[in-house]
Amino acid sequence: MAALCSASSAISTAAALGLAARRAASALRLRLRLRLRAASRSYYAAAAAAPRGAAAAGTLSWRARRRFAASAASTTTEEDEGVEMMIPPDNRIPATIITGFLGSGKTTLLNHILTAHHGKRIAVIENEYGEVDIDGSLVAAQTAGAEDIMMLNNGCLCCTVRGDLVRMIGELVDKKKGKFDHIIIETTGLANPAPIIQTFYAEDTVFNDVKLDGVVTLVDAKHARLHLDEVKPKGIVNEAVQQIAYSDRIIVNKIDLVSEPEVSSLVERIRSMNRMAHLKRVEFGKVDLDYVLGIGGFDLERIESAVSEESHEDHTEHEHKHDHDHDHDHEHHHHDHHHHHDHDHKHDHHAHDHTHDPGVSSVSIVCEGEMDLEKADLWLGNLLLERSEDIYRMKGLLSVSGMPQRFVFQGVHDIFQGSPERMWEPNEPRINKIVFIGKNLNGEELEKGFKDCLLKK
Ligand SMILES: Nc1nc2c(ncn2[C@@H]2O[C@H](COP(=O)(O)OP(=O)(O)OP(=O)(O)O)[C@@H](O)[C@H]2O)c(=O)[nH]1
Repeated sequence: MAALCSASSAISTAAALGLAARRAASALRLRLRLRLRAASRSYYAAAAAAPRGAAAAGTLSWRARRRFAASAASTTTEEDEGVEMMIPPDNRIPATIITGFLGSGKTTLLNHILTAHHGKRIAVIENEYGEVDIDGSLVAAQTAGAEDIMMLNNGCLCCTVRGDLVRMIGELVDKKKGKFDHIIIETTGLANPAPIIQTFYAEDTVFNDVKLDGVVTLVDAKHARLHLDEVKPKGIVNEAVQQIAYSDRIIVNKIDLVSEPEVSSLVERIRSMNRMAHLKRVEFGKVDLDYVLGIGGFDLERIESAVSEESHEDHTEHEHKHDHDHDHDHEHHHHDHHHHHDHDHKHDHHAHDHTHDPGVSSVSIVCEGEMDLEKADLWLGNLLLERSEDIYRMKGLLSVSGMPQRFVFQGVHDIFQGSPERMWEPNEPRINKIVFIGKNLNGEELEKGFKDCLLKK
């Protein structure tokens, strides 16, 4: 079972639904209005959010804010008390956002995807700023592979045409359901992905039929540095930074145009901003299709690989063995360049990357032990209430006291999705992991807050 809510009562929303965790969460459950739809065994979670600052002052005054239908994504099987709960397959149509700065290679990648033999029927939504005709280079691809190409050309997806995106997805679903397997949305180079991502959660018409599969970001190896360095006026986001920060898959493209040390230093910089995403260095967008389609970047079942540092490093190592043997060493040691703190247990640490970019960094924390549900819920809830604007994405895996399953969650700003997942194995170490990507993150403070939620022995 999974639940989707905004801001506070994050863990308890989901945990309160769990039979095993009911007792522990009973007090916190009161904050939420949960509706069980018996027929489909799916849940609505009506989340309540405190006004900014209220939580900090300790005066939790709640107001209903938003309601998400979590039916398609988060039904559960719950046969008997004590029986393992599972997150069942999500049959909604997956959608991939391709983003990247102007000229970084988005259309090149799209053509590569559309002309490849993957057997998938793909509908494309193109967001061309001010242009009327379909991008010439896409025409060939249209005949080759795209089931449908729709143009959004009245402005930038992230600001002016979100309503159009919702309408187009609605049209695709209404008229062509069953005729395509995947939606690809190519944004303009100047798009901030955040509002586009939020559309998939905030709009019921989209959420019920389409699930966000992932954000793929193209980075121009030659020009990215310029864009990342650009200082924007106060209140204006640097789109190049945002596109990296929200990404699940980063494709450093055009490596034929720069030297290897230049690529490596760019990669290091990207890593400091986003440790969760997988990264590849390529020419002309040539990646395996399973690297960009079907990645489950927002799936709770795949949280483990995103928060697992070993697999992250292994992944990079693997890639570099295949693609770039020469710089494997540097990449592999990247993790150690950052501020690791000495701790008495090998599992307990946080890594906080200090970055040149306007306050955007990743913080990952790993610690062993069992979480006190009430404390963790309060901490995470308050954190999101106070800092959700700055917390772009987060993913985590918790060992909650009294819960026989691992608790997995992911969030984008104040949207939070969490669920008990598989059972802990009898001898499995009870490890808690959390990764944040955001602005002005204080690694020490986050680590302290997280560890304070551990059950004291
Ligand atoms: N040398 C080199 N050129 C590339 C590579 N990838 C793409 N290009 C070229 O870069 C130019 C821009 O590529 P596009 O795919 O149109 O980039 P885009 O991100 O869609 O561009 P906009 O839609 O303008 O934002 C094209 O001329 C591509 O052929 C690469 O790896 N190396």
